[in-house]
Amino acid sequence: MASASNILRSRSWQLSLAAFGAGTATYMLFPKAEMKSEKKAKAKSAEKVASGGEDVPKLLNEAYAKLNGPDGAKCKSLLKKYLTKDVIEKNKNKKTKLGASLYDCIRSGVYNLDAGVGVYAPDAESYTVFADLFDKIIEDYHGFSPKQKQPPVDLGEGRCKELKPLDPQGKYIKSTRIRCGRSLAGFPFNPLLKAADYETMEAKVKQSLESVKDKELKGTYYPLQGMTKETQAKLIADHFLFKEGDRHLQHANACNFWPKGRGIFHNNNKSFLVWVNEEDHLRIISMQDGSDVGNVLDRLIRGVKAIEAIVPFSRDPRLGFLTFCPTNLGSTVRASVHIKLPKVSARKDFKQICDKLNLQVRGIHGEHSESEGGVFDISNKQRLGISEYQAVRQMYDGVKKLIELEESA
Ligand SMILES: Nc1ncnc2c1ncn2[C@@H]1O[C@H](COP(=O)(O)OP(=O)(O)OP(=O)(O)O)[C@@H](O)[C@H]1O
Repeated sequence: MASASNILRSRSWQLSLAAFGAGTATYMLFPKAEMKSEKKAKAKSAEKVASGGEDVPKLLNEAYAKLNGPDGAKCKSLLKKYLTKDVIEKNKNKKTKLGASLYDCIRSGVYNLDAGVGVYAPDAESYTVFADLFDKIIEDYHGFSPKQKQPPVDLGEGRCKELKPLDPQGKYIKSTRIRCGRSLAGFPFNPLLKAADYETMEAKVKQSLESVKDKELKGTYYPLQGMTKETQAKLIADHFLFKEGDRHLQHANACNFWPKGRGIFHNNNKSFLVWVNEEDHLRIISMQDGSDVGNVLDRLIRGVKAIEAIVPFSRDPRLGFLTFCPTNLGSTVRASVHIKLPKVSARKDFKQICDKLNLQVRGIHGEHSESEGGVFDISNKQRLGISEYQAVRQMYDGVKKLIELEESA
């Protein structure tokens, strides 16, 4: 894993690379005193969401003042850009049926001024009740206007063979991964889930995953509760498991009752994995060494279909598959390669080249981490307004172009 000192040293660099992500820095980076106050803040805010007794208009005005005052001078989040006085005025007294306020949506971005986006939806209804804020952020991030609709599901069935290995000689690409997110119909997102919900959801998902018949996908569910720290650390270091202690998620109230109801399912060779109740209810992942995108996608499609045959997912007619973070809505697909491009990545305009190709660049251990040994995580940036297959193609075509640039440099 990247060391804390390296992470700190390259902080401004990481932030510019991950300008639009939700972020995954760890508590390792913070002094003890701050950790304590963060813990207190978390306990307090969890209580507040549950009780609903907070003075929302006051909190919203304080949030606005923080984002636009000296503390927020360097803040470049989409939250800061679109949380206007008018939005506050129109929404300060609104609540979803489950009790989420506008402040619950923005809490994380108010604490984490380095966030690229800074908002999360505590439940599906938040996307419509607080559309004044979410629609603007969604349009800015995905280029998806309020009049647009997510196209019908097209995972790319029958077309995986079109995606020939991107780097057959293995000169540049180390590994390929495609993930998507799914929410279980009938359950809100993390901040509004109760302890009993986590137990019900975990049991339901475990049962459905362990009944999958496909030989390649068959595997075991490992709950986080009871997992040794060594096993957990190894799974994280090997890129299979989510990290713990993400301050963006913590301040979004997404880590209540942790580690209850959280866990990972994987097949024997860890090429098909499912994360349970981390940021989203489910993250379905297919990955393998090398650059055979078609094979990775084919496995993902089989996995998604096997699970959805047993567990119903929630899908919105306009926004597609619903996720906690607005950057993941729609197709929810992030297709990525771990790739080394020594010449192109040394160029000053590397970030701009990737932007133009609609590619997102991250470090080797995911969001807010840095490149190690010149290896980057390069993926499609857009997820909403395009089909699942188009999202994979966005990465595929862009990375193909980057390899051409590398070879001609
Ligand atoms: N192509 C890849 N090969 C191997 N590991 C990968 C690849 N892409 C991502 N990973 C690993 O997957 C893990 C999760 O990454 P990360 O959290 O950035 O993305 P994510 O799962 O798409 O979720 P989010 O976008 O919500 O952060 C990290 O360990 C990362 O290194």
